[in-house]
Amino acid sequence: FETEEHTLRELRIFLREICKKLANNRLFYMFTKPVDTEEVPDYPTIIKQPMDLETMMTKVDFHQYECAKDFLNDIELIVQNALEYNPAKTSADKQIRHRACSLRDYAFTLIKNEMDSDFEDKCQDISKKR
Ligand SMILES: COC(=O)[C@H](Cc1ccco1)c1ccncc1
Repeated sequence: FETEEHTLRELRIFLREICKKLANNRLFYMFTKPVDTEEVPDYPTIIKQPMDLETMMTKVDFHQYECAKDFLNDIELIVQNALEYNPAKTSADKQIRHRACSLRDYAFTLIKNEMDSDFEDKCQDISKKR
């Protein structure tokens, strides 16, 4: 329905803005591109569903998010992958786990502060009936 397409178009514009803000934050550089399986050959043996912010930007453009909740599910995937692949007590692993938790809090807070909750409800209604 035409107005539904207008709603989803507005969602894509909003999600690109969120994605850009997260990807442009130097704290989150390690989450901006897929982990390089040449550099880290055991990564795909441990992480079965890789995710990163550049991939998420492409998913926005390919209309693969119908509501902000779906977008936040992929943020959570980035976070869980980082916690699972970097579990050690070392300061390097502790730092990336801390960054992953910061990414989650930034993303959820940005969306909560900048998104009208009625708009998200409308997107979720469209998504459920499709
Ligand atoms: C999401 O990024 C990661 O999980 C990689 C894993 C990794 C380990 C060695 C090379 O890369 C990472 C990158 C930067 N700093 C810590 C870990």
